[in-house]
Amino acid sequence: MKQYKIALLAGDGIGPEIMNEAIKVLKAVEKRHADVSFDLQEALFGAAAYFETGKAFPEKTIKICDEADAILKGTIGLSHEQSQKIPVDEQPERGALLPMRRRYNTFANFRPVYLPKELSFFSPLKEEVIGDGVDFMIIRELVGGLYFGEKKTGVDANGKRYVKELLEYDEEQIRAIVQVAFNTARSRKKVLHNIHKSNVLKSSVLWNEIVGEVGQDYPDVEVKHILVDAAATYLCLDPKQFDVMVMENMFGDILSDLGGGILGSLGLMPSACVGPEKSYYEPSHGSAPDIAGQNIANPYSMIGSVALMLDMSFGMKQEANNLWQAMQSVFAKGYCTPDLAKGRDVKLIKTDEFGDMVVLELEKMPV
Ligand SMILES: NC(=O)c1ccc[n+]([C@@H]2O[C@H](COP(=O)([O-])OP(=O)(O)OC[C@H]3O[C@@H](n4cnc5c(N)ncnc54)[C@H](O)[C@@H]3O)[C@@H](O)[C@H]2O)c1
Ligand SMILES: CC(C)[C@H](C(=O)O)[C@@H](O)C(=O)O
Ligand SMILES: [Mg+2]
Repeated sequence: MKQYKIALLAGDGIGPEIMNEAIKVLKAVEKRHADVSFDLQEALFGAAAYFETGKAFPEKTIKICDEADAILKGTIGLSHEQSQKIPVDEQPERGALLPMRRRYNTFANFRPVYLPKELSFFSPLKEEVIGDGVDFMIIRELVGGLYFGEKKTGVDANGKRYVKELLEYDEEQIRAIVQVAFNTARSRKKVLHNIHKSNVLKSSVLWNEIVGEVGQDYPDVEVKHILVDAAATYLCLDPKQFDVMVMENMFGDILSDLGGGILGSLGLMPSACVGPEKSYYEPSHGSAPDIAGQNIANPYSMIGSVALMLDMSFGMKQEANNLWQAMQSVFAKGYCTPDLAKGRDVKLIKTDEFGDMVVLELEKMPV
């Protein structure tokens, strides 16, 4: 019997709603595999944890995460106005999410941008651009760069407030993510788009040097260098040219949300945050305060994160594929949540109905 302990951090906003669907799916998967058991451990995280305990990443949650085989996270964060009620360093992003990334050194963030041909109408891009669908992987460095560099705020001699925020990397950090990217490219179409800004940033100059060095070990992978600003344009004009893209933390944050735009909703963006010993899985998007509590969020990103966890942490590749297929089948039958409907002739469903339908589809598939 394989027993996996999973920490479940529902978080804030739509987090608990989409996490419910993940739990539903995990229980369905467990039922299908007599030799697998999931020990699900729910814990407070984010603003929900702060209001209850005074800490956004409380000790009790840390312990549960430390002891887990993998962590499944919903979404954290409040609306801009609500955030102001929490001291800056305890706001869920700085107080919970970044500390978790640092604690488990989850340096490799995989953000798949996938839309099959049949669902290309979800995209706001024109038929001639997106008609064949898209399938590329954004690999974002997740524990370095501007996010984790030294920060200083103060008042200068003239009484002006200032801030300094450093974009820091050492070669080891860059090498680690670049190797992950080359390995991923090797397992796919053997093309790696290296996204950088070496015309301005010294950090990109070192980054590109390392890409060149690591590339020596991957003569079978073609590297294409693109400046990050141009990459944003190409993602709109011709996203099909991409297969694997690698980039530093901040670039990856921004371009992966553009990925959600290409697909038609951030609700289609799951992710895996992989560390040397522990990985965690989360939607790429935020807590969507504008739709929270209405049972209308798209849980695809959350259930997709479950699929990534099954595949990458538990080696259950076939079941992960079944889960992707089950979700596509729900869409193929004309159902979707309002984020994807946009006035089209579709059958509108709620968050929990999507989860129910995914389970029904899954149950039809051979184990
Ligand atoms: N990893 C995380 O937990 C994470 C990621 C990004 C943002 N945040 C936080 O989330 C909060 C809100 O940020 P924001 O509004 O800028 O971004 P957001 O990603 O929460 O929402 C942007 C837009 O996308 C929509 N959206 C997002 N996920 C959706 C889903 N599953 N189904 C349907 N629609 C969806 C929202 O309704 C909104 O219109 C902020 O506090 C931010 O810091 C957290
Ligand atoms: C919430 C925030 C700290 C986070 C980030 O910027 O990394 C989010 O936007 C993401 O993309 O995971
Ligand atoms: Mg982001």
